[in-house]
Amino acid sequence: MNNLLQGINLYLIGMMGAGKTTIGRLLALEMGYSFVDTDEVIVQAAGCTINEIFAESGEATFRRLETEVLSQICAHTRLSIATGGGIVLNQKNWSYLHHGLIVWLDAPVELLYNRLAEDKTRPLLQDPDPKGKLQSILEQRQKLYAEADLRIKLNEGETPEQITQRILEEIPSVLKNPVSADG
Ligand SMILES: Nc1ncnc2c1ncn2[C@@H]1O[C@H](COP(=O)(O)OP(=O)(O)O)[C@@H](O)[C@H]1O
Ligand SMILES: O=C(O)C1=C[C@@H](OP(=O)(O)O)[C@@H](O)[C@H](O)C1
Ligand SMILES: [Mg+2]
Repeated sequence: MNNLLQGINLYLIGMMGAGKTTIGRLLALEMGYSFVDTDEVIVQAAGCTINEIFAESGEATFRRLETEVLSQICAHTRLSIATGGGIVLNQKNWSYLHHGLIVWLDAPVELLYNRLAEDKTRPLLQDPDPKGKLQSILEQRQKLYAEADLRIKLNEGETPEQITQRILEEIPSVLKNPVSADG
């Protein structure tokens, strides 16, 4: 699997709770890539949590940090990158994402809600109606996520390992210059 993408970065996009962080880490292991999570880099750089950034500086500041972090990450190669769910909102981010292969983890709202109902780390979901909020965010972003190179539809009950294998199997079908079996 080490030569699957010939060094180009893999970017995971999709809604909160779709599993970008979980699957991104597994994909890195399988491909012999390093793993980077844009949210983790932001938290390290800012020295505070995402909740604190949203509460103290606002979403616009978070989005600026996100773009700055992405611009630095994309200068590197051999990375599996888990993005934050809102990375697709800023048009400028797409110029960075398109340096690599973009994979959309496409999960239904019900599945996202089941995973995140008790979660306190996503400021956008600290809402009296988190399921309704997920639905409206997905409606806003659906067309943007659909700009990905590869769409992976997720089903309830599929393990991270199974999803990772499915992504690895589907990647060759969207590569412009696929690597041949012997090299
Ligand atoms: N395939 C899966 N099956 C069950 N739980 C999962 C799966 N993928 C992720 N999770 C869980 O769902 C939650 C959100 O996953 P995470 O990787 O943080 O998503 P994202 O980075 O897209 O927001 C975590 O608690 C994670 O352990
Ligand atoms: O969808 C969003 O706007 C966000 C998703 C989060 O990341 P995950 O998608 O990894 O949960 C994080 O970047 C922030 O809370 C905003
Ligand atoms: Mg994440």
